[in-house]
Amino acid sequence: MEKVLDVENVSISFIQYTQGLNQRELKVITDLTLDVSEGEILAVLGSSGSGKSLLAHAIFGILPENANLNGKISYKGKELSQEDKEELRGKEIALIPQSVNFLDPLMKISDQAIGHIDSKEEKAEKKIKQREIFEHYNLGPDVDEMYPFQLSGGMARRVLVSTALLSDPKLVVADEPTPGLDEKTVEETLNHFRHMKEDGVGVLLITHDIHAALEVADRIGIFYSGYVIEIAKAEDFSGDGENLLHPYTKSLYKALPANGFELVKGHQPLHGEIQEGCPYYSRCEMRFERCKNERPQLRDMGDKKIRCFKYEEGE
Ligand SMILES: Nc1ncnc2c1ncn2[C@@H]1O[C@H](COP(=O)(O)OP(=O)(O)OP(=O)(O)O)[C@@H](O)[C@H]1O
Ligand code: NI
Repeated sequence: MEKVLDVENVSISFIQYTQGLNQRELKVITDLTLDVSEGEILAVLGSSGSGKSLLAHAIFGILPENANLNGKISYKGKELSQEDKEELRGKEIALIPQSVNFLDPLMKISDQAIGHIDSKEEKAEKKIKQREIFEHYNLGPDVDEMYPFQLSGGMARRVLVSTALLSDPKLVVADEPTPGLDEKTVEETLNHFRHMKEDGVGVLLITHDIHAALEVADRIGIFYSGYVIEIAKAEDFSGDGENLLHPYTKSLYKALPANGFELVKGHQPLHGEIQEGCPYYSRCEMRFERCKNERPQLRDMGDKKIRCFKYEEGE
């Protein structure tokens, strides 16, 4: 299967001005590596404020002005420049944004889904397609004429999903698509992703909902303190979790209600708090001397990835 997204060693940081002219770098994402293939759902699981939306925005070239982006983002093997991102977005690469605020409040739903098209014939064709997809997502013709404020939460999510699919994307990045939705709407939303996968679309599902991730994803990337610490297979989250590698991933799994809420003590270091060493050092039960001062790299282990010295040869 061809890779539709390759994120290699991406870091995102902000310059913060402290007292006077003093500045410091706030690193939100460090050295992030992941990939998504055609017909695959990769979930990225991270807590609130961990940089999930920034990752999505980096892929689309819509980071805030004051953000520094380093590393490489490729689509189908070709590294994307800012111009490439602008060219591809809303076409081969589609974003399902976290917030309904991405919709233009002053524009009718159908008009913004279709976007600006000069040619009359093309516009008419697109309109037919828009109606088909909207219909498929249970959005009747009356919705076309509505403004965003008239939509219910569930309808708004469906508008965002159908608008993303209108351009036949090969890669869909969904930023936190399920929070605040009732169970039925969550299930519906997850089904949309299953259908995209069947159609060969690669999906990057960004979420803090581990249940949603486990229900649809093929692989799951775990964020900790701005680092990806493991990319596991969804099926590894089963049994005693014995196939999970990183101690943090194991503890996350154990904390699932079905496994009796065994939470790990401590907190995730905030951005920029970790000076050196492993970001999980202070909480880790398996740590050894080396972990204190040296930072493990994300390494391939079969078809998984792990950032932990325990899994390095000779340890
Ligand atoms: N324009 C900005 N200037 C400075 N710092 C920023 C800016 N935008 C984001 N940040 C920092 O980046 C962090 C991550 O933001 P982001 O929105 O990506 O988090 P998230 O994982 O999507 O959170 P949530 O789960 O709440 O959506 C924020 O906590 C904030 O500290
Ligand atoms: Ni977010």
